[in-house]
Amino acid sequence: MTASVSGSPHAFKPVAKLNVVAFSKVLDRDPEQMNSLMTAIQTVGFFYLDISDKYSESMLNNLEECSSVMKSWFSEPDAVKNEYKTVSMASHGYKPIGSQAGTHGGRDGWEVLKTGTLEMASRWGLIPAVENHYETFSTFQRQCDYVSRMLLDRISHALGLGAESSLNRTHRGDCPSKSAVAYLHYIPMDPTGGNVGHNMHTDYGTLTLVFAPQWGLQVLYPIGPRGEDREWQWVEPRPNCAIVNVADVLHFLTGRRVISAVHRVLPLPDQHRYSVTYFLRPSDDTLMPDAEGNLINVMEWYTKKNNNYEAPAHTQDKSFLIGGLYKDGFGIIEGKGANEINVTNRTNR
Ligand SMILES: O=C(O)CCC(=O)C(=O)O
Ligand SMILES: [Fe+2]
Repeated sequence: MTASVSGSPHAFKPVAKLNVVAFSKVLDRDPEQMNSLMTAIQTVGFFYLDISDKYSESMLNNLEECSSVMKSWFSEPDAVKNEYKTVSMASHGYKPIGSQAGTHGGRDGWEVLKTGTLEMASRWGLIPAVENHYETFSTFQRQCDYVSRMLLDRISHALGLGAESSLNRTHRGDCPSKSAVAYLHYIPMDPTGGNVGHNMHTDYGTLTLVFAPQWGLQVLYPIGPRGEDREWQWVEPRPNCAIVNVADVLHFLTGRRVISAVHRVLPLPDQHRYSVTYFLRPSDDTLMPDAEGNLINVMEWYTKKNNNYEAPAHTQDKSFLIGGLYKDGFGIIEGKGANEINVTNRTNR
């Protein structure tokens, strides 16, 4: 099976140049591929993971089936979806459109259903659509967990973090974590600007796998002779690849040796957009040094970030929104205008 991509490439410029890393070779610790992976996470924080090998085929097939089940679930009435509504701190349940700030000063234009990895394994609190296809959904989630854990192990090894300091130790499989699959749906561009896109952010966990067959995702890409400036660039959808990005906890746990990449999603003018992500996150009891160097529990970090996501755009602490990672320098907070979309008659909410 070939995972398809769609959308006109001509409307989306500039396109981010991202390294392509073959998963099958990372498994074997191939030096060239590991070099490409490590360069990517130390400079941009984003890369493509090529999963076109025959062992990953079943994962792509499961992805296709889960995506199609979720696409029809998103067309259910709000009352049905809201039965599974959770507060955003939960790594499980439904978040309706508009509960966070959007990209253009109003509220967001996306909804999501999350299935926590622990909840999926325990068959707890699943929506009927997932229950009815449990084998496929749970296998897909385990496959995502496998891929992201293998990446973490190889990164840990490449950074020289062995034995006691191995990153595997803070990502135990035998205790709770906020690891989850997220099934996302973006409404088309709202011309009034009321509900637009997925605001700029860094992910708060460890590593994220993104399966996005349509355009819309943008990364704040380093430019200039020494990468000292940043601009919004489009992440091109590529068949049989996952997009991988580094998140905050990996940045902090590695002593800031890898970049937690700022990204956002702009809606398509006239199409619904669907994507699937896997968030690998540390065990809930993990301690790490935060942006100020204070040792905090990862749950405190999640709470602080979430409160910011949900606040009205004008009251958000933007440096914190993007992980507290880029306090000064960069001048990136609004980013340079890479293909901004036009919003007219924006309503303030
Ligand atoms: O939908 C996408 O392409 C990315 C979503 C994302 O960045 C997130 O959920 O954290
Ligand atoms: Fe994200």
